[in-house]
Amino acid sequence: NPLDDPAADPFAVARDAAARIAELTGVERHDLALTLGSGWGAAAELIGETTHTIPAHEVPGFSKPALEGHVGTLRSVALPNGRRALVIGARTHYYEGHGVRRVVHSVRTAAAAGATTMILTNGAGGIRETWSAGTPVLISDHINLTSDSPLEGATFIDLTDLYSARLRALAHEVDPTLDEGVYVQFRGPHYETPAEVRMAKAIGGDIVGMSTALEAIAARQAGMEVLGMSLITNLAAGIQTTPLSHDEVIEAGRAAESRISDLLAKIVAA
Ligand SMILES: Nc1nc2[nH]c(I)nc2c(=O)[nH]1
Repeated sequence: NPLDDPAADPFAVARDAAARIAELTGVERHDLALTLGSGWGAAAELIGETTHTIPAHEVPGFSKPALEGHVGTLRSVALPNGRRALVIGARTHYYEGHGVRRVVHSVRTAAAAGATTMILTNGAGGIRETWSAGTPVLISDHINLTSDSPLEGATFIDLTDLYSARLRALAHEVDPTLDEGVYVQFRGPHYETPAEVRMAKAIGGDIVGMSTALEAIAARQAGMEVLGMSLITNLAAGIQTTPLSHDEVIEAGRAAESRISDLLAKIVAA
């Protein structure tokens, strides 16, 4: 992977990736991009017509996903309002240990492809007891506990309003019942201990996950407007008093799929 060379310019690799996507799809410019996290996969079909599906490893800087048989894809989707969306189904997680450049490459590629809006979705643990499994939550801000950053050198980027108040207001118009919360990115891949969940709560967190914060910072560096949404698939460790069954989590995610996909389709069409 070209990004594994420390001397590589990550922005040049992103430009190469965007050029390859344009070549493979015949679409010169994608207006917005979505990264679909666990539970959000069905949304791509609902937001518009997928005209091209590219195996991600055919695009510079993307790699074969860690999970065998789980081919990461990039999709070009024609939206009803005439705009084009790039749907990224090939997220690299920080815990894979390939470095932060690989984690944020998809965002930089989307920006190089012309996208001015970045929608980041994920599956996450909830700290608020009122959020049952399957609840979608808007991300209002984040706490980055990775001790890392996609920014290199003296690039001081303002992160005020990183999770666009305008896009959150638009999401609220679509679904006024949506809650908001502060997302805490842990390095993972282990889940938090109950003590770490209590710490996350004490420092102002509402959601715990292993993605999104680093991608959002890179999106802001690229000048994109960001909307982040978490699907609460489980209550974080120690919050749920009864043992959580994996089947319940899967079932909750599936039950929520149509609601969150419909929500995303309406937000994208707005
Ligand atoms: N850190 C963290 N990440 C998650 N992803 C999912 I799905 N659930 C969790 C969780 O409880 N904690």
